[in-house]
Amino acid sequence: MSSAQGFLNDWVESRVGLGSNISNSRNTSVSYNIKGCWIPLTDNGGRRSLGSREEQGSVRCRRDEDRLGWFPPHFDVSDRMARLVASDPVFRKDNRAMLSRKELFKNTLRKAAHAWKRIIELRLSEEEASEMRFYVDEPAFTDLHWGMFVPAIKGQGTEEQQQKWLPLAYKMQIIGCYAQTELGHGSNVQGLETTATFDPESDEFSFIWWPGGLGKVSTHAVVYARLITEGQEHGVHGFIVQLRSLDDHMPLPGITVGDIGMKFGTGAYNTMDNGVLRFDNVRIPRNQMLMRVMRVTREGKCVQSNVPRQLIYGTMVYVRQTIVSDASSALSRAVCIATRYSAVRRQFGPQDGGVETQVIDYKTQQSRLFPLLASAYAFRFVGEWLKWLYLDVTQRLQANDFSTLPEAHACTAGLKSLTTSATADAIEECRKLCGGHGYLSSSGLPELFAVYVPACTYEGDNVVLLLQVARFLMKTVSQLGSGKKPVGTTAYMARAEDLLQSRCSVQKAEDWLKPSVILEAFEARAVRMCVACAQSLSKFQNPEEGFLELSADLVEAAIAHCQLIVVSKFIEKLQQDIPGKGVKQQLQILCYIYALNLLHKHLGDFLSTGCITPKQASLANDHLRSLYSKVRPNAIALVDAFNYTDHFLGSVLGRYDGNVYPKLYEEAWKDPLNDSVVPDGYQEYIRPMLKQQLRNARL
Ligand SMILES: CCCCC/C=C\C/C=C\C/C=C\CCC(=O)SCCNC(=O)CCNC(=O)[C@H](O)C(C)(C)COP(=O)(O)OP(=O)(O)OC[C@H]1O[C@@H](n2cnc3c(N)ncnc32)[C@H](O)[C@@H]1OP(=O)(O)O
Ligand SMILES: Cc1cc2nc3c(=O)[nH]c(=O)nc-3n(C[C@H](O)[C@H](O)[C@H](O)COP(=O)(O)OP(=O)(O)OC[C@H]3O[C@@H](n4cnc5c(N)ncnc54)[C@H](O)[C@@H]3O)c2cc1C
Repeated sequence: MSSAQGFLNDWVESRVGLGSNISNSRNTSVSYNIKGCWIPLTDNGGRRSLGSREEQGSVRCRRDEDRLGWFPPHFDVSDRMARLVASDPVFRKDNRAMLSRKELFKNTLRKAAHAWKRIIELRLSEEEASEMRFYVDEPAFTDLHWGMFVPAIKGQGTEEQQQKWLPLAYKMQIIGCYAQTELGHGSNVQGLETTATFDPESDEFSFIWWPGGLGKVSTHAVVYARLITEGQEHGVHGFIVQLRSLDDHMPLPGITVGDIGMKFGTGAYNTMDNGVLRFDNVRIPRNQMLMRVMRVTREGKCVQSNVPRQLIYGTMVYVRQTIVSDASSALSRAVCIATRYSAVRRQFGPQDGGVETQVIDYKTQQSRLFPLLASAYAFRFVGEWLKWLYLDVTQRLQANDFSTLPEAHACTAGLKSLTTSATADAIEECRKLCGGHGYLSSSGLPELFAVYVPACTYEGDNVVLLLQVARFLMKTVSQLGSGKKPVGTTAYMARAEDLLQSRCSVQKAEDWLKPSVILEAFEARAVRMCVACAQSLSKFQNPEEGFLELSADLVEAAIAHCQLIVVSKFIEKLQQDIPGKGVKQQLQILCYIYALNLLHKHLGDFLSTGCITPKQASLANDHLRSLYSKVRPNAIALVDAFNYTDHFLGSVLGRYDGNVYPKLYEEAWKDPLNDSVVPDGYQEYIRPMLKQQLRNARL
């Protein structure tokens, strides 16, 4: 689709509307009461100094054969949109850290409005528009509108509801958010206190708290509340609620709404108006309950449809899946900065006074940096696979096949948890890898960390999500004896008996180069940890008590299972055809680094479960060291392959041309403190102090 009109129409076509009352004050009456990635390998092994512009041409050779063929159309779109954003002054972001909250927020509104104008003017497709928002690189209400409000209506609304609401949302004639979390309940969705009822009676208050886009912008929200009809509870459901007037943006009667205040970091996520919301006797039409899962009749009777009620959580499954791909983007960005800077930075070196050593050549730097580079690629591949899994489960749901839903939930929950935790840690590690300059705002890393780190919490606290995976795994193990064959990502558990006995065959370091050997070690570790948990659980009379008592071990078992998924998807990817001379070999090296570094970090698991011996662990470590030497020559090319513009990276240390020091100096002078040579406050505070000391000295 290339025309804006066509694009909007296409969305509408490709998809897919009696009084009720909402309140989260419980003293209400009536109805619903709502309470392309490419790797140009370099001959000189990426040892360019990153110091001269002349080198750009040679490194950035964009030959078709050098490009990885994972999703070529995406690469072109992504490249075009990155450059479009980078060249537009409205999307400037280098001044963010200096802006007050109000200025920051208004600037975000300006950017969002400008982006929408450009999307219409340039008749961008859905994919192009989404890429454009990605490269604008600023959390905004639009993330929630497109990322959660629209998917919630698509996933949980009936055909009729979709026809009514989606055209308005697609044209941004209404702006929506996803209002689920309360002040007192986030993880525990079943425990929400907001109710939607025909006949409410209690008088406690609860507030919705956190939703992005809610505080100042959204006109509508999908609000999650416990449905009560005829005095009976029917679980949590989504309700479309208008919050603000479409004429003057004032909150509608019964609605109190505002921003929840500054968050972590100075610029960072403070571009987003996370909000607080209180309902008091708010009435909404009955047909604004999203009714794909359950319908409420005019008489207030509930009619269950044939889809499982877990579909109410479907928006979270969708977003968790996108968060995994986003983890790869955030991680590759940090790694790109740290790798380029590590090639520029020199410390110590020859005693004879020759040039100092590039810090990237230190083995310690490599052993910290290259596993992160490998993880960026690993998360990209597993993100692609997860996208496929999500599409697959969506198609099955349409055909009333709900069999893969539990696995989709476990995979999205587990991989969201694994990849966001690893990425948040990795961004901080990249900051340290850049030494003191990494702590400067102009390195781009502090803001990246502050914006990224809530991903470990939103869309499900990472530990709570791993416990969900553990439940799924314990269920799978308990069914092994019943003849029910595990499928998908748990298929390896069908070989549990063998895996519990197996002995790793590695005798020399190179034996670790066999994918089957690596896979078996990871499978054996995961199965042994799961079975051990299941055995411990079986000793408890009350399984829920046992689950609570053993939860730390269960989380470890879930991590082992999720790491196995990432390793196996990386290995699977390498079985495909990968164009570009030498590209596959480089990816193979990264794959081994990813797996063997995990093995090294979680050695306790592998040794205590007897999957490998101490000797084999030591051979793996020897091998890992040799792999770092193989990555080193292409490290710069491997990060250039992410194809990030300097605008998007937003980092003086990660500049493409490597011109770091002059630019750091230039940036320093831009700080408002340097506007005057003598600072404000000198007369009031510094001078009197100095004079005082002078007087004292004279005395
Ligand atoms: C296009 C670009 C888009 C970009 C993305 C856009 C935005 C993203 C960017 C930024 C994000 C910003 C903000 C984030 C927004 C939010 O944070 S929204 C709020 C999200 N809320 C949560 O994350 C709440 C977390 N809690 C839960 O998910 C669940 O309550 C729980 C922790 C999973 C607990 O579930 P449980 O207590 O088991 O619940 P329940 O008893 O209801 O479950 C019964 C069975 O259902 C299974 N299940 C649970 N969840 C799901 C699911 N999602 N899908 C399928 N199945 C699910 C559960 O395992 C139980 O199964 P059994 O077989 O019966 O055991
Ligand atoms: C930046 C940001 C944006 C957000 N955007 C939105 C939004 O748009 N819409 C929305 O509805 N919500 C939003 N949220 C809310 C978010 O989804 C919740 O904060 C999240 O689901 C975590 O829930 P919680 O805050 O209740 O954490 P809690 O559950 O209170 O977690 C606190 C601690 O308790 C632990 N814990 C909790 N339960 C268990 C358990 N059963 N077993 C073991 N440990 C446990 C956790 O591991 C954690 O360490 C946002 C949050 C943030 C930070």
